Amino acid sequence: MAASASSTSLKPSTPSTTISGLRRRPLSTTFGVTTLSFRRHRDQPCRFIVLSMDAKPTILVAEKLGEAGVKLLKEFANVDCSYNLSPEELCTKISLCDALIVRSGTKVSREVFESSAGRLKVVGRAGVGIDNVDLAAATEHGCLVVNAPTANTVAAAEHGIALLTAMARNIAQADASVKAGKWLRSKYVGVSLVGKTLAVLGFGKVGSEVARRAKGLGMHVIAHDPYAPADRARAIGVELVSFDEAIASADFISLHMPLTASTSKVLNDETFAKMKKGVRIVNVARGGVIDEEALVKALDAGIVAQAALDVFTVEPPAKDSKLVQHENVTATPHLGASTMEAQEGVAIEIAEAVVGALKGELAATAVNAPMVPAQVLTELKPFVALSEKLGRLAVQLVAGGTGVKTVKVTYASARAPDDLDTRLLRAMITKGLIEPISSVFVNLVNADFTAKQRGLRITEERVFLDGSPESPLELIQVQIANVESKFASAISDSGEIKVEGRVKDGIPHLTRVGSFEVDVSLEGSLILCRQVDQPGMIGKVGSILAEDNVNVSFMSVGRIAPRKQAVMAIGVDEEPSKQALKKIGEIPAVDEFVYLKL
Ligand SMILES: NC(=O)C1=CN([C@@H]2O[C@H](COP(=O)(O)OP(=O)(O)OC[C@H]3O[C@@H](n4cnc5c(N)ncnc54)[C@H](O)[C@@H]3O)[C@@H](O)[C@H]2O)C=CC1
Ligand SMILES: O=C(O)C(=O)COP(=O)(O)O
Repeated sequence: MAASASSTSLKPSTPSTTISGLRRRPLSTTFGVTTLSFRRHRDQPCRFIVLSMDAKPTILVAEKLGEAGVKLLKEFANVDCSYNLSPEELCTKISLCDALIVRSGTKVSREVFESSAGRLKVVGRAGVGIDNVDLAAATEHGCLVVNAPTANTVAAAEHGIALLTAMARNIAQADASVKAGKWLRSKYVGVSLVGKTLAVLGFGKVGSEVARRAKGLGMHVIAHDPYAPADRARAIGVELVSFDEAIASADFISLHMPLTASTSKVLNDETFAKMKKGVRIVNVARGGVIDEEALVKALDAGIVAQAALDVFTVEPPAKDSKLVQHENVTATPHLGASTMEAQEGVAIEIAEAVVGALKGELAATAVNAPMVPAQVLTELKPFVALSEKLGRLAVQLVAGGTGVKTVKVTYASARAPDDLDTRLLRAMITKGLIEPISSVFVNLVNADFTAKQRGLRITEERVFLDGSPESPLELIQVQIANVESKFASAISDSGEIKVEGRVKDGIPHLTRVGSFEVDVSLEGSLILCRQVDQPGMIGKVGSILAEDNVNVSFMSVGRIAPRKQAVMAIGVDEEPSKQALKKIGEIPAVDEFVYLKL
């Protein structure tokens, strides 16, 4: 790489990991693909072209959505509001839809993605919990999933508090008995909340709002959440404790974690046995976090005095459900998010996210794709284009095109290595590497998955290179190992196919092929031609292309030494005819050439 940096001075070596004066920094690896840790900026939207659409898209709204959201959708798309579809009807309809919006009542299963046959680009979950969407299937199908994570937080927290207080004072049971003509004052003596310990399990958005409100009621609040920042808890006056400590010391437990494989049935026979006798439980999270049979047993045994439940493993629960019918259970039909205000907010939040995604913006609420803050994206945009083009060039240089398994990407930057988020770049290199040799559509959502599935291992390395810290990157290099090239000059001294590019005046340029420096803007397509350096070569190739009515946009010659081997890179606006390419190959001084589509 040092040889190519003619206009750039390299910083002096640093210990152990220095090659050619470049500071190398291998990254951690997941999925056979090297990844960077990333900082998530949820409140900052970002734009990124992942989806494009020519005709007006069609959006299926499969559950009741606030009017304001539907209005926003209609300004941009054909909107089909069809509620209560059977799974079969959903699968039939979905093949005609570009986006689907659901709440918690619709299962967006693998069959839905398969039935969409690639047309479904976005699933919008008008709410928080995405346990009803098969995220793995969405990702495999390159379908973006977005949710509306903030607009119903307060509604869910208020419902949690409503259930807590209603349960403590037997409001629902007492109301039913008064309406039945009874006046049972001694039967419905309740318990006080003040001074009692409330354990909040899941100290996220809803959990912390519940905690804040419970503090206002004079409760002692503790919380368990393995991922919650201690300073957030401290700011609200909540102590973060272990799971066992939380459930053992609580008078009341309120559940606010998502339903995942690790939270499924966290309250079960074993954990109920560790609780204080007479504990009271509120669940506005998901039914599946409680083993419902175990809860019925715990209620019967008096371990759990009361439960107030908004959510159930199966919704709606069976009419004769022992849990719902239990006299110490207060039940609501999944009403946590159901306030006028929350539904209006959720509808707008999800409509904006879905429309944005269909327009090619990556919503800040993407669930299965990386999010990048807007200002980072603006900076990276030309490098995103460069990345895809380098990937496309590199793979087209492989003889046969297939068998690409090991790719190394080097990012050289004058900035501190930690400042560079390479996820977009890696995704676009992956897209460039895979799309020319397959029918797979690769985007930011499915890039890592697709690479892994094809056994493509991409390792990344960031190196420090003196240059302008104004720019996030100086150059990107893509190397493919263990393959033969149809253009032998693309093989570097170390035996890999190597292409390297920079961004100049906002335009991606190819600046190195194998050991040869070139400089050609990556627009249109490209002819690479190795020849013996001699006068008149540019003219000869140029006139063959001119005869073929092919416009040359850029030309550059990189050579080892005057009159020795040289590589000519020619940017062309149109695809040359086979005859023109044959004529170029027949020029006596031309040793080899290749035509590459960008
Ligand atoms: N009943 C309703 O209508 C509503 C229900 N919900 C449910 O509430 C859940 C929480 O919503 P938000 O607070 O907005 O989500 P959030 O993502 O802000 O908070 C979830 C918290 O749970 C924590 N968590 C994850 N695994 C855990 C574990 N094993 N033990 C303890 N904590 C764990 C996470 O670290 C996170 O802090 C949603 O996933 C959804 O299922 C949300 C809104 C309305
Ligand atoms: O946002 C959530 O996670 C909820 O549970 C709300 O569900 P809903 O949109 O009311 O079906």
